Amino acid sequence: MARYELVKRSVALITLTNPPVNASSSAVRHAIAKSMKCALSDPEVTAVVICGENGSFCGGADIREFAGPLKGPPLVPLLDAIEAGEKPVVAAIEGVALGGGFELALVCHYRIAHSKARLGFPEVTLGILPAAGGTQRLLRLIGIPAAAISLKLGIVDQVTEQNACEVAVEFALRAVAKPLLSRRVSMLTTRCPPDLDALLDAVTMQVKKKAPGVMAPLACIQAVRAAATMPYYKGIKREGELMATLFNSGQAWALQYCFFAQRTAGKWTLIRSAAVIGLGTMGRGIAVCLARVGISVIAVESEKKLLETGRQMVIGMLERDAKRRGVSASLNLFKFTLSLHDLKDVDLVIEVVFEDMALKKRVFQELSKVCRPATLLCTNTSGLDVDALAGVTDRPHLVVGMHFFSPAHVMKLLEVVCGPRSSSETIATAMSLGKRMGKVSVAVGNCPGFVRNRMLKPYIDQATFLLEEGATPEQIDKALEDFGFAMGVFRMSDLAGLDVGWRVRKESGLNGSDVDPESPPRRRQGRRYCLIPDMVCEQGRFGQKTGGGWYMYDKRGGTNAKPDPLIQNLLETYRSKYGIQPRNISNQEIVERCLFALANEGFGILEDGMAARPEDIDVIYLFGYGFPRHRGGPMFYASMVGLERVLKRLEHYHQAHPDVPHLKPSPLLKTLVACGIPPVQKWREHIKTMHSHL
Ligand SMILES: CCCCCCCCCCCCC[C@H](O)CC(=O)SCCNC(=O)CCNC(=O)[C@H](O)C(C)(C)COP(=O)(O)OP(=O)(O)OC[C@H]1O[C@@H](n2cnc3c(N)ncnc32)[C@H](O)[C@@H]1OP(=O)(O)O
Repeated sequence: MARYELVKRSVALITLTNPPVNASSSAVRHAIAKSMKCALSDPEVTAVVICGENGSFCGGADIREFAGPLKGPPLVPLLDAIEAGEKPVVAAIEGVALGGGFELALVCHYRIAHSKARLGFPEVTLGILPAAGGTQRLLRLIGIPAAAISLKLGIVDQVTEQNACEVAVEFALRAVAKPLLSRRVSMLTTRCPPDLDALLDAVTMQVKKKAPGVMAPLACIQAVRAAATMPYYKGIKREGELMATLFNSGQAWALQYCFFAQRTAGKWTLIRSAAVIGLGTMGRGIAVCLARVGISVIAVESEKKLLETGRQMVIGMLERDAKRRGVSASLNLFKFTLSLHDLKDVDLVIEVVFEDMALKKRVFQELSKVCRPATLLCTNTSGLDVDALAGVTDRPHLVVGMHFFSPAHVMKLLEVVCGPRSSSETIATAMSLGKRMGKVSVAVGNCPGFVRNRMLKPYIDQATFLLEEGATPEQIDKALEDFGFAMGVFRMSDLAGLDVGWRVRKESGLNGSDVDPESPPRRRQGRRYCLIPDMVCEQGRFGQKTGGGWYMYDKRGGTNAKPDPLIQNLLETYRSKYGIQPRNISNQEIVERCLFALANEGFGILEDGMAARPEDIDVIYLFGYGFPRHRGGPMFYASMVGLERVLKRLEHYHQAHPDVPHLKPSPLLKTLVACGIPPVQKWREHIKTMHSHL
């Protein structure tokens, strides 16, 4: 709810993190109190900057909390303590500083605001008044009456067009040695006009005429009078008394109801209830995502034991999630069942069973029979044909892919997979549901692996070919981590689990009993194939969850990856079995082969019309694979390297490995180079085929 970090060695940066507007909920107040305590007691810290995440300082008190018993640290003493502190505190204001957010800014010793920031007290529109010292401090700062813009009034100390937080940090460093007394707004005296009574009487008359019977503006005028005529400690007491009268009034309840009603009315909610079939890791995460936004969920499993395990896990996740967000767990939204017949009335179903087409088809056939005709049927398949599933239902236009990424309640990406028969309304509903769940939703076409996994294949293939040729998992991972990935390809695969890919390879005839016995060694379906990943899985090594994969871990579920002599041994045996002479491989070759193959597939995806634009692919990789943000995503990275160079290197590598089609430069890449290398934003203009929905 607030992040605490030390910047420039001596400035404590406190960032409020309560989306969407960083309202000061009880959890946020608690986090501010804790962070301030840290900052004031740490001798390294000489100044403090308070800012808000995602371009919004603070939208005020959390209005939703007004409906229940008040919890958490009260705002007034918290703010008084910030003002009284002996280290300079600077507010870095971007977006909004409203109500309690503005009051927080007013207790800071300095205020830096972005030129587009909005500061103010909208409390009267909620039937209350600024009751954390706002009425008392603002008037001490700007006097009565006041008009004109913030800087002229002296509300803010600096207006900036730059990042307000960075400017505030520099400002804070300069403020360190300066005296704080005159910066404590509550210590100032309110500048009053000589005819204060007449002025306030006139305003009262105006208010009564304009808003007859409305209490809050009149209470505000009384608070202004207190600020003008009383010392701060008496003024704040008066402000509190006025608030106490307003707070529980019918007017305040009505106005706050209107605030939320207005926002609720703007929401076109198609999905009120949903079902999740399969309570494995993915299913549980998806169920939590749905409940988190108030959708009631029927969770289905095939066996009693699995259902009970799933139920306990979901409840645990919901409770932890609710605790973290300072809300109560929405357990009442859940029903757990073994019967698909319980799904007859739901608005949407998300199937999350094993990645097995025959099983999924059986589920979709059954859903067609039990669900009402308007129910949307979604699959979380990570790459199977969505249209093949649509084909076994009585409503192919209502079938769509909703491809979440593990862990689903954490990962931001959602691929909405548009089958050729999915209707626009179905796709729009899935996209808007994704947005409602806080996901970054990207519409993609229905091709094997969709976008993320289709691109991942050449990336992982290159990594495994490099293993064959002489590299080790740790060398490849290190090169990719040095490039900027938080985890290299093998550590990432161990985290995700190796068995899913193994099952997909079996399903597509690359491994197992369907393999053509005539295929030459290390070749499948006419191209190079590395058997090492299958051999690792055959030993029951599925990654972190089994305590071993490409690395060894101290226990099942362990995260501390150590190089495993068993894997080294396997690699050596493999190379000697197939007569491969290992060679030294440079980090440059690792990065180029993995990342250029990745981008090359991206060009192929664009060309096939399976993604609408390169930006979509980059967003998928930023949010769905942890591509280093400072590299911009695989397509942007290719453009930064220079498409001509990418093309040349791919040609070089393809010449060296002609049995690897993924290294053959895509025609779109060649076209873009031939037509003068347009910027990423213009690539779309050179694509001939476009999926009708993208
Ligand atoms: C005996 C009894 C004693 C009683 C004493 C009681 C003492 C109580 C404590 C006193 C302390 C007082 C502190 C303070 O003075 C009081 C306040 O701060 S009241 C809040 C003041 N702030 C506001 O009024 C701002 C309201 N919000 C807005 O105007 C707009 O939302 C915005 C911030 C300008 C953003 O606008 P948009 O970008 O258009 O977005 P939306 O309006 O759609 O909002 C997005 C989303 O955010 C939710 N939201 C916004 N503000 C708040 C908020 N302050 N609290 C909770 N939620 C907020 C909004 O509802 C939307 O969510 P959705 O409804 O869509 O889920």
